[in-house]
Amino acid sequence: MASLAFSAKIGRCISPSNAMVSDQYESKRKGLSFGKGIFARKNDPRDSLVTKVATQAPTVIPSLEKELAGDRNHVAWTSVQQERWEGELVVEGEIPLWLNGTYLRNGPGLWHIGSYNFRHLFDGYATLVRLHFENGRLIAGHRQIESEAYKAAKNNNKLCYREFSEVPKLDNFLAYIGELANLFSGASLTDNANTGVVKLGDGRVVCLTETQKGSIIVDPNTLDTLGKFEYSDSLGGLIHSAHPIVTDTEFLTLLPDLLKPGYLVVRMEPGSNERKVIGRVDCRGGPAPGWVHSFPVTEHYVIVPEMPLRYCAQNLLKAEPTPLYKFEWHPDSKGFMHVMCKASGNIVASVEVPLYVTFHFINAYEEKDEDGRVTAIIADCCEHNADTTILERLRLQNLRAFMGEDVLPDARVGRFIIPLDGSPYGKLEAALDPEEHGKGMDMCSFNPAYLGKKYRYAYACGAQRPCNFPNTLTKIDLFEKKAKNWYEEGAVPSEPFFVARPGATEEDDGVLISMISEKNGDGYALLLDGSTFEEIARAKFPYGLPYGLHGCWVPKK
Ligand SMILES: CC1=C[C@H](O/C=C(C)\C=C\C2=C(C)CCCC2(C)C)OC1=O
Ligand SMILES: CC(/C=C/C=O)=C\C=C/O
Ligand SMILES: [Fe+2]
Repeated sequence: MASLAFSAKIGRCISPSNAMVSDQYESKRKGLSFGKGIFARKNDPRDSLVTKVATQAPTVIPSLEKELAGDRNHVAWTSVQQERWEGELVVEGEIPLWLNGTYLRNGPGLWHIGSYNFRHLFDGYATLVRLHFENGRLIAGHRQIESEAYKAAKNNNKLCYREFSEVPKLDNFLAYIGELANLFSGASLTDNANTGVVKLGDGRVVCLTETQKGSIIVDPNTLDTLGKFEYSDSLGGLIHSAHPIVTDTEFLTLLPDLLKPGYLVVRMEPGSNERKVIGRVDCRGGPAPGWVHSFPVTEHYVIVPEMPLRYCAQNLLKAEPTPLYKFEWHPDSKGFMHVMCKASGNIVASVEVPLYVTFHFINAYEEKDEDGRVTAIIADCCEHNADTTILERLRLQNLRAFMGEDVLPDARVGRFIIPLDGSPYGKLEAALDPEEHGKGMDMCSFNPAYLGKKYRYAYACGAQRPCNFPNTLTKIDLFEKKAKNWYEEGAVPSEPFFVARPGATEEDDGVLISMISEKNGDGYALLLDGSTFEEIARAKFPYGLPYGLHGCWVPKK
């Protein structure tokens, strides 16, 4: 693979430390394992193909072999092969000269310990990928986040903390009792910050997951793990939304209360580690709060979703995963949307809405009448037609078993309309015909200058069917109700992330950054023009990229 050797060579030139990481990469290519524990996978059946992919030109796999293999070895669902790498990538096309800064993408990139394979996409140890753009050049790299959970797994060659679907094996009944105590104190919960990464207003870069203890500060240049982000308040609780709303002036998040079902809406200022309570929402139904993976805001309001997919304390205690993991589906408990005034903490609307399932809210805004009075809140999300099976589809064995069947459950841009006139019901409808994006929809972004404001464009992953996972990049025009899709056969693209051109006046004037895991085992960074949605540049990594979740942009100072 010419570009592989070339890129690795360039990699060595960048800084002295690269020689070490690139050499590690060379050893891996030659079939030698390095490190210990996690990386010493002598009998892993995936090794042969992974090594083949890493060492040989990307040859076409003979069709019978391919048919038998399905997507078992798709690099998107294969653990990253080395702990870290850094190097300059060769760019095809042109990176705009205004694009100066660093894109970071976090995600669960390592799904095994020794020969033990994890079950679920969300279980993997965090892999942070970096694309540093400078004057048309691109320096890339990745590094595992040194969470306690990751380090313990590496040192003990076994799972030591509770991950999304994985629970450490206990030796005896006494250990089980101890484990119950650990669970209530949060000691056994993971700090594997594998979901997202945000840049706070004060410049600190924090990787996040659903557990509060999994808030980890990293250096965006070296990807070093700098330490835990410790919340200095005494709000307590173990979990939070994995997607806070972060701007230069604030950090807003939701803390679900599992004991007295509800949510605290909290705010933290730049430079501070102390969250302050804006207000509290009591749940309207069900035994526990709905899962709040994310939530939206408008200019003046925080929108608190109460999804009928609710946290489940019993499932938390179970050793074996239940069909919905830490959650339970309670259609009888109904779905609600609450609207809290950011300034006062008062709840200005709390409406019942049709049942819904979403991981990701896109954006929200205030709808005004001709006199400028706010009449309703519009909140958009990637909505899975009130069907929870997407959680099951994200099991690694399902992701790896793709044989051409169309098994990705349908999803749409769900648009909530929440009236502010005191009526008890809100609406939920598709913002555009889901056929426009192949009835697949998740992993969304938009121009952050439009946060909480009326906006026209959303970017996300859609579906070119048949597929088992969102496999297109799609630009959604919410005014025209149209989508434009980018697709490459067999490719698994990660969330398209919008970066605006400095000085832009048009909402879609900027670029989308995505990272692509290819079916031949390779991977590349991709830039699409925000306006035309055409490719403007791509740059191949010297190794295939595992799938990753969410990213952030750290502009050049
Ligand atoms: C993505 C992604 C990662 C993430 O999950 C990670 C964990 C460890 C979540 C754990 C839990 C819940 C989901 C619910 C309640 C308890 C707790 C164990 C903290 O979720 C994602 O979506
Ligand atoms: C990958 C995903 C959700 C990720 C959560 O952070 C959903 C994919 C399919 O709809
Ligand atoms: Fe997410």
